[in-house]
Amino acid sequence: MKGKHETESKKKADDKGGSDAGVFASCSFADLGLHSTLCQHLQEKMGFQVPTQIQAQAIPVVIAGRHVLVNAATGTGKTIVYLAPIVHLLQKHEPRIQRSEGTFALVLVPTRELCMQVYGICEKLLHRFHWIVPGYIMGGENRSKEKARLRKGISILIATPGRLLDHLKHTQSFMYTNLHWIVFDEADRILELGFGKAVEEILDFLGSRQNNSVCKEGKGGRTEKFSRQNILLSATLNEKVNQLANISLEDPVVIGIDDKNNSSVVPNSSISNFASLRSGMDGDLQHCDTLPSNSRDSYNLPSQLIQRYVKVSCGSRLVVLLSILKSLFEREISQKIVVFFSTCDAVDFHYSLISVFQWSPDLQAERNQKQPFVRCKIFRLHGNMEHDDRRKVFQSFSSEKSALLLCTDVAARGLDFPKVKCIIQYDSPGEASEYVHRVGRTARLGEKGEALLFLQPVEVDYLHDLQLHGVSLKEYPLQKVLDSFLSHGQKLNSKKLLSLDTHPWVLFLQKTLENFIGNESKTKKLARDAFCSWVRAYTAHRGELKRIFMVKKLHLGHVARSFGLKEQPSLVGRSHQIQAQKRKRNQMQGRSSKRQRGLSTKGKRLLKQLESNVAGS
Ligand SMILES: Nc1ncnc2c1ncn2[C@@H]1O[C@H](COP(=O)(O)OP(=O)(O)OP(=O)(O)O)[C@@H](O)[C@H]1O
Repeated sequence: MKGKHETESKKKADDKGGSDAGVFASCSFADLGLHSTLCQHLQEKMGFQVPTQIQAQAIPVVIAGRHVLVNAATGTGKTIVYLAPIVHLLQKHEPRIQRSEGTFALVLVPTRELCMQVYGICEKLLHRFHWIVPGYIMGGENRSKEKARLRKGISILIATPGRLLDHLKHTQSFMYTNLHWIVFDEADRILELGFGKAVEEILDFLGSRQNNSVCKEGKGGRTEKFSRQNILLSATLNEKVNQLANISLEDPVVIGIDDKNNSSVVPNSSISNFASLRSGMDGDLQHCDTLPSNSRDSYNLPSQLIQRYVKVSCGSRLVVLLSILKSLFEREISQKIVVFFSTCDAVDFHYSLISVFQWSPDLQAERNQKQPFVRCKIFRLHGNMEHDDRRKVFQSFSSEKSALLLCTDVAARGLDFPKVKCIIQYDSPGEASEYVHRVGRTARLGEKGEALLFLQPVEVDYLHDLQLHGVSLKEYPLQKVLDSFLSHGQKLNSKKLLSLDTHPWVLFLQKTLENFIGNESKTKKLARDAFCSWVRAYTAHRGELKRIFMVKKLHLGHVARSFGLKEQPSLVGRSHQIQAQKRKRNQMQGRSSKRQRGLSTKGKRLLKQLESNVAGS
């Protein structure tokens, strides 16, 4: 949960040789106008000695009641930017606010995990202000219990958009006439997940479209003019956020956007009105043709983050992933690593494989001398898991000192797992903004961190795409890592290698994996499913990315090898099954993400082509 590495922030900064000198501000929380009890609590109980730069810039603006758009790098403390002023303003309300007065502040977040995380911080902040009640509502939770909590009253409500809309429509006792703040945390992701329409409906329900100040009577006989204050936050912005800003923010102050590019955390106060947000919009999030900001803007990544890529041919991907993980956990037993995959099936397969795959370093050894290939605690997290399992994994991985998390992009946004050392993007992220959020799970708040991106030789143009956004990566010394698994004699031979695919270690491990998977029916089934959904996800790359991730160039036999399969499974039939499952899931969730929305016509054609190749072979 957020706040786990909330200790001695400033001291830590100094100890690290000032690597995060640019992260913290030189003022105190009290200087920002926050109530002394809150400041004391932030310092003594949460370990926040001084505000971060973005907090120092934004908190006074939020306290002043302005609408705000905050764009700052991942892990710079954006949650406190809105929670601290809201708590400050609510606690000083006279007479004290009552539970029966309903919701005063609403925080919208894209995922359930983020919902729980923000709720956790809010609970901590409210420790000394027991009369202000925090609460959350989100997909997967029991509706009746939520209704009961809403009936009693929740002062600060954290919610995912779908479930919030549900309660706005169906829970009569949900009181929001005193609503003063609406916060969109990870605003761009909320919209990317297809919640645009829901967000519009929510704004309409709450009467909170631009210029919609509302005059109302509270239950306690309080009649006040509340002009709503809306706050949008994200580490990356896009045209849809601009649209949302345009319809929800009134005369906003923009923090963290510099004039030349959209990079964040501007050292000196650069608070200004963001005129471009207000140009030529029709207010419909579903129809955004105008892009006021340049989509090639640079993203601001933590300067201490080491970013590398590893170029691996398709057939050797699995061997290389396992070898790198083995090497990382052998180099440092106690560390946390997150690996991103493109599909839930791929997560399940790799989770199962790494959990059960054993080997014997001494080839002559008996079976009972085998040991786990990668020695670490392992977790998985994706959207197809049961709600309770997701919650447990989120909490357990947060509190572990050493573990491996395999996940989809459900964990890419906003999650603050303490002390993650390395992010591996085994399947490429798609949009550059997605790259930024994934790597943002490490190197938070000035801490050290590493990121490694897997690319096939035919995909290296993606590096150019990232470079256009100001992100540049160095090559990972793969041969050195692979050589480290060889005996001395083999090492000498491997110097002459032209291709990594013929590296003795790669050949050995690939064969071992194929034999292992071939004999494990459960893992083999998972491998086949993962193969099919991986090909499908690859086909679903959109826009310019289709030029880089070309389905035509995929060799399905090599893809099968990357799932440890000796033979290539048939895609026929399976793709229909997957489509039906996804449709059902999306119907149930009432939404669809970019990738889940299905394939473009061209994508469908390519998949068909691939399928008929398989059928014909
Ligand atoms: N002033 C502070 N001093 C020390 N730690 C802080 C301070 N403010 C926030 N933190 C801690 O910094 C970490 C990152 O904060 P937070 O998750 O709010 O960042 P973020 O900018 O929202 O990141 P992302 O863009 O990834 O969502 C958290 O662990 C939080 O507890």
